[in-house]
Amino acid sequence: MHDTARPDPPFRPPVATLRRDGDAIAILDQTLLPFRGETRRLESVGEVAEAIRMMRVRGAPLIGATAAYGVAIALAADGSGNEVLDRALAALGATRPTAVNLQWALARMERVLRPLAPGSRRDAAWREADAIADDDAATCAAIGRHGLALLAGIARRQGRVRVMTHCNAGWLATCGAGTALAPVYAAHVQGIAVEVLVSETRPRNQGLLTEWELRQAGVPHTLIADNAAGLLLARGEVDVVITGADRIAANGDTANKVGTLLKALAAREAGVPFYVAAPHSTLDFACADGTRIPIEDRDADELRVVRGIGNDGRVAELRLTPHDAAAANPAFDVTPARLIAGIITERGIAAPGELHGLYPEQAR
Ligand SMILES: CSC[C@@H](O)[C@@H](O)C(=O)COP(=O)(O)O
Repeated sequence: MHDTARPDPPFRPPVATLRRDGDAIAILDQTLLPFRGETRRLESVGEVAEAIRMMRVRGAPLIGATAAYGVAIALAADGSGNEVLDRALAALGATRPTAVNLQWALARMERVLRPLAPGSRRDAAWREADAIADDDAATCAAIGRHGLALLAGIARRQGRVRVMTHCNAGWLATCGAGTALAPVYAAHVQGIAVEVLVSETRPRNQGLLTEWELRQAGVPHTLIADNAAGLLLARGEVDVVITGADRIAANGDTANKVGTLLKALAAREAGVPFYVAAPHSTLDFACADGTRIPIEDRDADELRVVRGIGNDGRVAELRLTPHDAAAANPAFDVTPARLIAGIITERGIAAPGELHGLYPEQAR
């Protein structure tokens, strides 16, 4: 049953998170999930920037791929001169600060497009954006294979594996099978008894997206309140914690959705290994350590107001506090490298301080 050498059946998300649609893109609007799965067509760079800022598309790798298409849309709509290119790169680059995949994708687009004559930029932009999306899908599959070996090892010893995760780092966050969830899907397909503890991830509740994904895939899972994680880890009800990442500094310090650090601390106290799963586009070797990672502060109304579905089946908002209740909403935190057992990448699993060895070309 635990045959990690068996080739993966191709992972097919039930719906595309992102696809080209003529000179536009179609995204799955994640602000309506898990209640409604609606596609939204984005036809201008302004609409793409809005979709990223408002988290209609979200998750570090998916944000990067979407921004790349945003550049292609700008060049198709407004002409391919330097001014249009500069404006598109600036508008998209200003949408969200923490996930480095956004800057990585824009830099890759610029590297390819800048040297070209304006007349040949348009097609090249679509080709490069497609390549970024395709590479991300392949990268997710490889992360899945490497993480599978880890989960299979645990399951061989004890017959099953209980994974805790935070936020959403599944197919909704990428163009493929996901990062943290890719090993889970790979294990499930191989018949390994894998169960996932899913923390709801206040305030934007991305854990509910994870719950929705896992339910669709038939992977056994349990939703928990964020604050229950420490208890479950201390009680020995978790074998391994795996989260995604939004930026990994040169020393291995890792930014991820706020609440990740508390899980890493509780995991260390309980003796449970804490892993991060991430592609090369999340590595930022130019950033020496976690103190240099910009942390996004989002609108405090994300705490004051909850979204849900009313009895009439409509998405509804419910105010939890008076509108002027003092609130702060840092959206990410940084887990120090010393709390991380390993980083699961598409090239293998490395200790956080040893990523340079796996990615020498990025370390230069
Ligand atoms: C696969 S991206 C890393 C995730 O774990 C995560 O932090 C994330 O989904 C990013 O958050 P979001 O703010 O929803 O874009």
